[in-house]
Amino acid sequence: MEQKTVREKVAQILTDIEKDDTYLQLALKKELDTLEVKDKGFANELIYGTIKWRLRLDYVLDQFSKTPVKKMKPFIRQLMRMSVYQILFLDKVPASAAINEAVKIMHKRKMSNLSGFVNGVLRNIDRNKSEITYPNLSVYYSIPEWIITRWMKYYGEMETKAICESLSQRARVCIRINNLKTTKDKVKALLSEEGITVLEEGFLPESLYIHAPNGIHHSPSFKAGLWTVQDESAMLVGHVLGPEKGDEILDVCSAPGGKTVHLAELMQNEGHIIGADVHEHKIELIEKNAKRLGASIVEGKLQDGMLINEDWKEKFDKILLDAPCSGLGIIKRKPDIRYAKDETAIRDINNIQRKLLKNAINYLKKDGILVYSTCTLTQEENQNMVEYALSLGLQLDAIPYDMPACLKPYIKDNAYIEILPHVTDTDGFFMARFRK
Ligand SMILES: C[S@@+](CC[C@H](N)C(=O)[O-])C[C@H]1O[C@@H](n2cnc3c(N)ncnc32)[C@H](O)[C@@H]1O
Repeated sequence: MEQKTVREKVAQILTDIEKDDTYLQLALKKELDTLEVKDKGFANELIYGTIKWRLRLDYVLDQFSKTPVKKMKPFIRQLMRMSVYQILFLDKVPASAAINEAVKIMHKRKMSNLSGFVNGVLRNIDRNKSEITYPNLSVYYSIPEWIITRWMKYYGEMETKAICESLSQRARVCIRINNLKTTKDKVKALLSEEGITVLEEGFLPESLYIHAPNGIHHSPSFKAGLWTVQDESAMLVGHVLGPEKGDEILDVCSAPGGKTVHLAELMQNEGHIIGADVHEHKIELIEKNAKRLGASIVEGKLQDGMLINEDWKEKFDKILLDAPCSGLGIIKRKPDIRYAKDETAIRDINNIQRKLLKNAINYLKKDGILVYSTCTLTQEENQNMVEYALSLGLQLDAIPYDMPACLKPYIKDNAYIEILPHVTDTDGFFMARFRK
């Protein structure tokens, strides 16, 4: 039997993902493992790019095809999207290669009768691509209309454009140096020996931006727990909580433990941290992370943050509530998130956030500190949660960390901040600090 080419495999993966959203991670892992290393990068690029730019790709296809994208057969729809993605976005792939491959796949899949249609539409798009104009920001940035409408209302047009532009870029790869085991200088030297390029310093003392080739998780310095991958905004959450040696800390929504272990590093591994999560299989992830990084004060614990644990009442000096959220601040890393949520999902997730916050307050000692954070950009999940926390009797508390200059104008009441992705070229984040 003739082997499937990378493009044919990708079109099939995209078709499967469209049938079942939850398939994305699974499909990628299983199917990509069957590819040779040299093809994996290209396959990833095609899959993520086609998903990310879907709204724009569909708009362009609808301008040039008599059959609307919605009415195309699922496999052809994905093949067309994937091919237009190559034509519009991939400079290194000649459009003719993308088009010829698409036509070949049509013949191979016994759909020769439609190969003329595929060829004609794609060639026409290629010929006219510089003339295409887009009707609105939603289509141009491929971000659903309801999200753009919200952002325009809250941030105004200029800031919304800047947010969209930033979220459309490729995410930089930031690593956190593990001060429990090493120093930044030593890691820099090791990375260079391992062939990993260091690009630039971040604004935090523990952060470093690198060029990440495939498989950085196999590098000896990673395996030895000398560093971990974490967005720099996410690192700021730890500094806003400001843990101290000897603190008793609860991380209510801990998995996979990125911030939990960072707290242990900031505490020089002295004190105690419970890293809780509602999903049993994720507790293992927290523990595995803590073990690799040598954070021995971290204890993984299965606990639904919405249900009361009597043993924890007034027990903790500090609590981190890094709540499950709509994730709109991280769509450059997870391109499918933008389509997975809608207004109803925001309401539902906000109900959970409120329950988690209300419950967490029970666990805080008097005068204890609670930090609430999300990686999203919606008012309900961010600014309105500050009002809610105050209504529950918490008080705002001054952020103890000297924030980078570019972020200072965004700090409100000294106590909370929304990090817009374009300001720091990081993920979008929200963090608020309260005292009981
Ligand atoms: C934003 S993620 C946390 C990321 C984590 N803090 C880190 O930095 O690695 C939210 C987490 O909340 C967990 N979660 C969702 N509902 C929960 C609940 N009711 N109680 C506890 N954890 C919950 C999810 O399993 C998920 O791991």
